[in-house]
Amino acid sequence: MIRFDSVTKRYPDGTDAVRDLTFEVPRGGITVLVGPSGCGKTTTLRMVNRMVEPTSGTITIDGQDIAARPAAELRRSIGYVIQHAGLFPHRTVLANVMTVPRLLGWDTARARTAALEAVERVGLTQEQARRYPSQLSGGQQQRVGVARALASGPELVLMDEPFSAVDPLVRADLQEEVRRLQRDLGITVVLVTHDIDEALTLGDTVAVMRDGGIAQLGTPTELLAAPADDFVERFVGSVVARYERYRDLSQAAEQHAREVRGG
Ligand SMILES: Nc1ncnc2c1ncn2[C@@H]1O[C@H](COP(=O)(O)OP(=O)(O)OP(=O)(O)O)[C@@H](O)[C@H]1O
Repeated sequence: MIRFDSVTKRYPDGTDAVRDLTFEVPRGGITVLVGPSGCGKTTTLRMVNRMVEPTSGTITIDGQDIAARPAAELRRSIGYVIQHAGLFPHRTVLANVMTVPRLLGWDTARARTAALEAVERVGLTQEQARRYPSQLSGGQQQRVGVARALASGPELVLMDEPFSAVDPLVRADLQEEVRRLQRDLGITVVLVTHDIDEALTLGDTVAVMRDGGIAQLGTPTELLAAPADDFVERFVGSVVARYERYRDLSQAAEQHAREVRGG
């Protein structure tokens, strides 16, 4: 669905954030970009909705070069969820969720109906939809962020560290919710995290990034059972350590897959 072809991003100060990146994000499912701080995850994600413009190379969505589409129109067609939700504090939850439908020119009644549906879809009530963001918990605010990204029915949703700011229990709930929404709606999700555990739990496809490139792209089972090099092996190591009792990496990977499927 999304294809990066030799994409490079050099920021004006000379930082090479992404170097000659070529890879594909398949349609449907969750693709996770994971890697240490500064490896270029956010830059890669933000190039998909043209919040960041590549220095060279091409990005296509369903075969169409995104550079040929007006940036604002492209951005409205793609859901976007960020850490701390990024909600407008002086607007109610419902007004926040109505933002993109309104930008798309939907009339108030249609935008409102879509927003209420999205609010309910992420497990919030109509009463909560009338509140202001500060009157909700951090986890609930993140749910609003997800509802806002979904309200206009995009096929593609980008998520940048969406659960980093919430505690582990809430985080597990939100992960499950995103997994369920992805399946129910059949959308494509591209999610950035620095947490390898989250990547291996949520990702159908996981791209481990290093220095602006991809060290390995594969399923969680492939990464655990056959890390491409020492860097990937160290990175997935903390997860592998939990499966020490298994005789070899492929057994550990199978057990991990069973737990993820079961959970
Ligand atoms: N606007 C900018 N101007 C200059 N350099 C930037 C800019 N944004 C990011 N960078 C640099 O580009 C590199 C990649 O940054 P990016 O935010 O894409 O990485 P990341 O993997 O998402 O990191 P983190 O997990 O810390 O958010 C880093 O060295 C960063 O300092």
